[in-house]
Order: sequence, then structure tokens, then C-alpha cells
Amino acid sequence: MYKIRTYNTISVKGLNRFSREDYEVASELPHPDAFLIRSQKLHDMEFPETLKAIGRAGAGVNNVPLERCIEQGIVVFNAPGANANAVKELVLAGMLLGSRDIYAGMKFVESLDQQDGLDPLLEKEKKRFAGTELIGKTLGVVGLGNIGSLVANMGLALGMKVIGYDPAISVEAAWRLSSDVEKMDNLNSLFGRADYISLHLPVLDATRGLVSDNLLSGVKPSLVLLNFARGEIVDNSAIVRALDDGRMHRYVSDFPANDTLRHPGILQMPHIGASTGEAEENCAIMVADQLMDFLENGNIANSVNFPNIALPRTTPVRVTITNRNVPKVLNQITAIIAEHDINIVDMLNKSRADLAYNIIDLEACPTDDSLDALRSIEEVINVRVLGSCQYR
Ligand SMILES: NC(=O)C1=CN([C@@H]2O[C@H](COP(=O)(O)OP(=O)(O)OC[C@H]3O[C@@H](n4cnc5c(N)ncnc54)[C@H](O)[C@@H]3O)[C@@H](O)[C@H]2O)C=CC1
Ligand SMILES: O=C(O)CCC(=O)C(=O)O
Repeated sequence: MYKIRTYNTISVKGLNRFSREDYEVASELPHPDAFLIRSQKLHDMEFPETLKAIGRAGAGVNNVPLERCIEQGIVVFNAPGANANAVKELVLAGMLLGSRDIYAGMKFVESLDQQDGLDPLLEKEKKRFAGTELIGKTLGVVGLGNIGSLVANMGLALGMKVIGYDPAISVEAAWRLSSDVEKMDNLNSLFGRADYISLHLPVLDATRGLVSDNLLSGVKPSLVLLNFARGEIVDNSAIVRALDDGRMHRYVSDFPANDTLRHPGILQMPHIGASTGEAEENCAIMVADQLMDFLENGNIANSVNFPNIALPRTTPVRVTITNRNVPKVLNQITAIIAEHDINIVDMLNKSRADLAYNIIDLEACPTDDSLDALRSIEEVINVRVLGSCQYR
């Protein structure tokens, strides 16, 4: 029986992927094989020894200590693209909220009491809530991955001029992106040209505090900056300074913080970019399927720290081995298996940065001695036996 410990609200459709015969799934569960999480912060948590995988039902993995997971041989999965449409649609709402004074207008209407002269009052006051249109304006998109490429294409569909910046765009994302999106190789020029800027990049050491006084020094006073990426990418004090000095128009953010609360130029939402039934389902299903294929078959898809790897099952007995990616480990592994007279029927080895991962299908169950020998190789981080001899 595999054990999945859940954190946060995970869609039932995803949880139902785990069969009741083979999986125990609960929020309070000792000795879990895997965690299934959304925004749960794991940096300060000590991991149980049994933990083999973490499934992040979403895109951003800044809540997971990736380096520690590499050291401990824990595979971290995410759900690339599964919530991208939900975020794109909320960006559209953010752009409209940033350019028309919808929110203030609605608050004004809510403040009114029943009265005889309602119509003339509305007609008199409505000029306070006038705005501008999106058509013809320039949208700058920073980060052209799953979400950014959808936002960029949406901007074109709305009749906007779209400029984009992504120094590490993937081949798939580049294919998704319309050729009408102008590629910029300089972030300062993008910030100088855009009327709307939408951020869709991950928070990394290199992107923390990226939107700073420097970038905001040359922006248009009409600028609406949208942050549905992460709060840490933006220096909030620089935003407040730019708004207070009239150097930009609005900041629309999915990441409220103490220093941005109640500012008239800041419109904030409680991190709801991915909060739609569809996105929650897509993410949970994708990650549940990935966790099951890993736990049952050792295959890895959409990992952010391990190589992606899949080998069709050729025998009922499969061993997976994670090791540090240095020369000669594979030789030692195959030599030990041969010394114990076990035939290898099929195997696959892949590496990613400092890690290597092996899937080995065997003709017979490995003996305790052979497993001890494999585990004692200095660079081996973990060894799992899958299939009919899960005795260790
Ligand atoms: N508000 C919300 O609820 C949600 C927020 N997010 C956030 O949005 C981020 C992006 O999500 P996806 O598009 O799904 O990820 P993705 O991985 O598909 O795309 C991220 C893109 O950012 C690019 N990038 C990396 N460093 C960059 C830099 N310095 N400048 C410009 N581009 C850079 C990458 O090359 C990649 O193409 C996530 O990392 C997460 O933090 C994602 C989903 C929901
Ligand atoms: O699970 C959520 O609601 C957060 C989504 C998110 O921020 C992400 O996928 O990166």
C-alpha cells in the first residue's frame, strides 16, 4: 500500500485517481511515500525517511527546497501548463481593472442608499470612473512559458501590440507563441515601451527583486503592471514610490503584502490566479498520474529536479537507483548485479545536472546481499525495488 500525504485543498478528481486498493491518501498520515501539495511551504519541514516524491499541483516550486530534495533523492514533480488558462483569464480581468475604474465604481455604487435621485447622481458621478481601452496599446510580457505565451497571444487577439522578453524560452513555448509577438532582448526597453506589463517568470535567485527602482525609472505614467507570478519578483517599496510620484498608473497583484495593503494605486487579490475548478482538477490529475507512475513503475515525467525518463515494463521486477552524477557508478551497479548472477533484461540511465537515475528490469528478484552492495556504493543515494518483490 502506497501512502500519499496531502496538504492544501486538492481537487477530488485528482485524489480519486489513486485506487483504494493500492493507495492510502490523507492529510494526516505517518510514513508517507509522497506528498501532494499546492502552496504549502516545505522549506522548514524535516522530511520523513519514507518520502520518495513530492507532487506540486501547480507550476511554481519555490515553496519546495529543491536542493535538499536532490541531496535526499526525492523527486519533485509539478504540473506544467495545467493552470495556465486560469491565470491568463485573470490577467485579462486585471488588465481591465487596471485601465477602467471598475473596482472604485462598484464600491461607489455599493455605498449608496436607496433614494429618489439615483439616476442623476450616477450620471453626475460616473466621470470619476472613466478609463482607457486596451486596443492599440502595447503589452509587455516577461516570461513566455506556459502562461506568458497564452497572455501574449491573448493581447494580440485584443488588438494590442505585444512585446515579449524571455532569455530562456523553451522550444515548445516558442512554437506556441505567435510570430506577431515582438521579441525583446532587453528588459529595460520593454519596461520603457509598454502600457501594460504582465510578469510570468518564476522566482529564482536571479529574479528576486527584479522589478526595482531601476526598471521603474523609465516607464510610462500610464503603466499598469500586473504580477500574477510571485510577490518576491517585485520590490514593493519601489512600486509604492513610483505610484506616489505619479510615474506609473496601477499595480495589479495576486500577492498582497503588508507594505502594499490599502494603497489606492494597488489592486490586489488573495493568490487566486489558479483558483478555478478546471485548473485545480487539471493540476491534481496531472500530478496524481505522475506520482502513481513513479511509485509503481519508477518512471518520471515533469520533474523539476530529476531527469524525465520512462521505460516500458519488461519484467515484473524493477529496480531504480538514484546516484550522484559522477563517472563509473553505472559500471559498479552492473558489476554488482552480474556478480549476483541476476540477468538484466532492460535498463535506462539518464542524468540531469548533479543527479543520475537508472531503471533496471531484472529477470529475478535481487537478493538482500545484492541490494546491500548496491546501497553501499558511495555515490548511490537510494535504491528502490518495485513489483513483485517489494520486500525491502
Ligand atoms: N498566481 C498564480 O496562482 C500562479 C502563479 N504562477 C507563477 O507563474 C510562474 C510562471 O508559470 P508558467 O508560465 O506556468 O511557467 P513556465 O515554466 O512555463 O514559464 C516560465 C518562463 O519564465 C522564463 N524565465 C525564467 N527566467 C526569466 C527571466 N529572468 N526573465 C524572463 N523570463 C524568464 C522561462 O524561460 C520560462 O519560459 C510560475 O513560476 C509561478 O510562480 C503559476 C501558476 C499560478
Ligand atoms: O495552487 C495554487 O492555488 C497556487 C498556484 C500557483 O501559484 C502555481 O501554480 O504556481
